[in-house]
Amino acid sequence: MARRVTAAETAPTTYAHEVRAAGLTLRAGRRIAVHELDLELGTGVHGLLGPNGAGKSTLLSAMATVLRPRRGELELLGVPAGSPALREVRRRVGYLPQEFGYYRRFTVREFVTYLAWLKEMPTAEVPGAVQRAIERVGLADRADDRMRTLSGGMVRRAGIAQAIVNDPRVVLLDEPTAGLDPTLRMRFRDLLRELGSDTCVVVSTHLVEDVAAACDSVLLLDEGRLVFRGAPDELAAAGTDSDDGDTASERGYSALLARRGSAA
Ligand SMILES: Nc1ncnc2c1ncn2[C@@H]1O[C@H](COP(=O)(O)OP(=O)(O)OP(=O)(O)O)[C@@H](O)[C@H]1O
Repeated sequence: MARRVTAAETAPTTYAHEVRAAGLTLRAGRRIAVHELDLELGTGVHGLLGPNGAGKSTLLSAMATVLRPRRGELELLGVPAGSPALREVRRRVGYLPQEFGYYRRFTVREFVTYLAWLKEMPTAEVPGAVQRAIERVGLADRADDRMRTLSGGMVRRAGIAQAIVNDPRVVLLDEPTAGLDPTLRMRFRDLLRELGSDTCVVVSTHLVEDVAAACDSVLLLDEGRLVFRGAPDELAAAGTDSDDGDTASERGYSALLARRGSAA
């Protein structure tokens, strides 16, 4: 089915990068979770890797305008964090948090529709956009089932559907493949590649192979600092046979973190 071109897509852009951070420092509770990050992200799929507690979710929540920067600059679609114009920006951002709430009695369609309304989509466009988003995540046959009857992986897919329902310019996905079976993970990689052709997609994951297969660039965070940025094949090239991992990308990931550990 042909996808409708949204007003956001045809609007003139006044920014060089969808996401820009300079000296960005973020706090999570009492901890500084992200330290002085400099980053520019444009169209494409950007994989965010890093050990537990590296600051991935904190960074994504700041990009989603949920968390305000402690210090430094963060711009989304050319609009600085803290600006009143962020309300408009939020309509053009899709966000799947690591954990999200929903009314268990809602059907999948009602859940995605509700989020489309929250994003202030034009009413006439909502039913079609909801149907397309549900189809893209492979949940069409469960669209009218209640959320409480879904498996964990299906709930995750409903979460991805709400993140993309408004054809956003920036899509932020925090561990979207957690709980997805291997077949669905491979389908999801196709969806990522499709989204990344005209959207800035940032996806956090522990599955190094998902990044190698579906991302244009890799960002590796460790203890709140960006320790590597490059193409997936550069990540793979960073490792040697003596590093931990079953694949070249996993060995590259281990090598970069080990090198940082030994330099500290
Ligand atoms: N609400 C909070 N209160 C206090 N500290 C927090 C809070 N949320 C996160 N942190 C801390 O901030 C740091 C970064 O956490 P964050 O959740 O961003 O990491 P992550 O890379 O997403 O980790 P994971 O891979 O485990 O999801 C960690 O040290 C974590 O303990």
